[in-house]
Amino acid sequence: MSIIKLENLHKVYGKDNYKTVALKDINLSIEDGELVSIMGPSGSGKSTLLNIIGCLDTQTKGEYTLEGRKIIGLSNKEMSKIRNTTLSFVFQNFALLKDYTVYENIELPLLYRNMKKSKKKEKIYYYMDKLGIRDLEKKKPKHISGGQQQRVAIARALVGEAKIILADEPTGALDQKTGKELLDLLISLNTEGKTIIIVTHDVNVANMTNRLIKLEDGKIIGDNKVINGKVME
Ligand SMILES: Nc1ncnc2c1ncn2[C@@H]1O[C@H](COP(=O)(O)OP(=O)(O)OP(=O)(O)O)[C@@H](O)[C@H]1O
Repeated sequence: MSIIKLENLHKVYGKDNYKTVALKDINLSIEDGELVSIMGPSGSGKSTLLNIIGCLDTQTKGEYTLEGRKIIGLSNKEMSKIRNTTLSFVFQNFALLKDYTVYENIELPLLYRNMKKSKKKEKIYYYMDKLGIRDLEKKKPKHISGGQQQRVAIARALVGEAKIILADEPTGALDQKTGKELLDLLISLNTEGKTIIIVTHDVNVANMTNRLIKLEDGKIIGDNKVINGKVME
């Protein structure tokens, strides 16, 4: 069974003279454990697609099925529950809570989980170590650099260990070394079984995934396997 299935999906913003058709007749199935990249020119619909997959927005027409469950007509509460349990977001505009320490920010997705404090701590330190931010744990966001803030946001996204990780230009604002480390981390999480979808402008990032979906003008114009860094046309 596909973990994500989109059928004849359309997304229209606005109406009448102000209408923008952002997605047209999207048909896409993603299997559990895939590592997928999405590329396309600016305005082609990548973020719209990721937002719908991430239950941050809903389609205008067509069907979205996530883990066998149809995502339409759900209440805000149900949508937010799905977002908190099934999906992790690594997005560029990473809002950290300014009055919370780095540790507390990363802890947020775990607050309402039924998990022992010691187990939470172990997970938080694990991702802090992976992202090289352990020594910042007691600092507030305004006392660390932009790149460090982004790494805190990434740790916060990953600590919930959701099944599906959605990343929108995850390496865009990072220096090359940190960007590479983040990609390696995403790939290792994929090896552990997570389904990962990365929107990127960077062909080198796409080449590290297993499947490349190309969007243009709201439509899928390519869907190819990537093997050993090569797109199979
Ligand atoms: N909230 C919105 N209201 C109206 N139109 C929107 C909205 N969000 C996106 N659009 C339009 O929908 C189309 C697809 O936008 P989207 O942001 O999904 O593209 P994208 O491929 O992610 O672009 P980029 O690479 O520049 O981020 C564009 O024409 C955009 O102007």
